[in-house]
Amino acid sequence: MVKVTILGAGVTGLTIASQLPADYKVTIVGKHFPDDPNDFDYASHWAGACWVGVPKSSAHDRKLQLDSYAGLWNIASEHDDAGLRISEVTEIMEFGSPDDIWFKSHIHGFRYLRPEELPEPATWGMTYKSIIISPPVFLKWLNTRLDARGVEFKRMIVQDLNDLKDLGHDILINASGASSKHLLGVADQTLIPCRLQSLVIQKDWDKGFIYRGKDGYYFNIFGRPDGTCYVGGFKDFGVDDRNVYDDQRQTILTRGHTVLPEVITSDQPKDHKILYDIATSYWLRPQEYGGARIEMEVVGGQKVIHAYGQEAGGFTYSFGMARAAGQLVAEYAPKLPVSSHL
Ligand SMILES: Cc1cc2nc3c(=O)[nH]c(=O)nc-3n(C[C@H](O)[C@H](O)[C@H](O)COP(=O)(O)OP(=O)(O)OC[C@H]3O[C@@H](n4cnc5c(N)ncnc54)[C@H](O)[C@@H]3O)c2cc1C
Repeated sequence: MVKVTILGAGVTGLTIASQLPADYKVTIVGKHFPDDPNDFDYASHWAGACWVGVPKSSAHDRKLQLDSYAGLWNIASEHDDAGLRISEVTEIMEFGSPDDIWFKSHIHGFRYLRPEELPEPATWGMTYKSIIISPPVFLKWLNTRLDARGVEFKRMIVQDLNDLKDLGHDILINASGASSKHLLGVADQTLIPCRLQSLVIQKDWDKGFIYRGKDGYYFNIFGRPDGTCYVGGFKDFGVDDRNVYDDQRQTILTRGHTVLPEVITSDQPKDHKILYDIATSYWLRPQEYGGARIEMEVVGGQKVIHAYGQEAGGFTYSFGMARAAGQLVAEYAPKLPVSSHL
């Protein structure tokens, strides 16, 4: 039997497990699992989350994003309990070019906004159907289904990919997210953090909205299927500061109340039921260093498939990375000794 170990039980590791053949022996190893209390080192718990296409992506990253869009879309269409919902998302822009939107003919319900739909001083905008996710619900849903399929979950903290050798797998998949920066055997110094300060409020709303202004003016809100809204406003590349700043919280609400007053009806924190208020980071590999890393490497004698560094985030790339990892496993499995297939 082909044995695969996946290091990481975030959205990357869980979706990869979902794409491996049912007759493989799959073990997911990690420090954090979906049922655990929230921890800042488990990025998947904190995500918005929405599929948001990245305008200037390489052909490689475009495919990963589109495969993920299709995977998330299918689950949202077929499973009411998965924590996903197909939603209308609107993006308003004060910079950039509509010509950079390579995904416009690949996703559902896309159109550019008409000039009369744009608030001042926006120069262009677009609306399309995307998938908005309640991460805690989706992660648990994946966990339960994998468990039912016989995937084994093993809690373990590793310092080095070599620590996993004794598990006796044929292939190891590294889906350790931010840890790939320091984990021995990977130590990818091209990874950079993206700090996000955001709030989650109790509010039923079924759309998504992003405003990208000049000089770093940013606001986003995703109405999640669990009756909460993720509200963000600070996105700092290269920064990993986990302090929550009162002035940033206030700015997020002021921006929201300015650009979307029908939803953010007040700029005062006391007028919202704030469930949590955080600043945390996820780590990505910039496009100039190759973008999302999905490739095979032999590390200390182990056949390792790396799967990390997704730019817009692990949900936007989830099933794309998972499919690509599954294809690498399928390419490699026939080369394994005959005994691996018994
Ligand atoms: C506030 C916020 C909002 C976001 N919004 C979005 C969004 O709207 N859309 C989107 O696509 N993305 C979004 N993201 C990004 C997204 O959350 C991450 O890209 C994604 O969750 C990364 O998933 P992952 O599975 O690769 O890593 P993680 O979720 O961090 O999981 C890593 C796994 O590896 C395990 N692990 C790591 N190191 C070790 C070790 N040494 N030993 C044992 N186990 C280890 C961990 O325990 C965990 O199980 C957002 C992120 C944040 C912080």
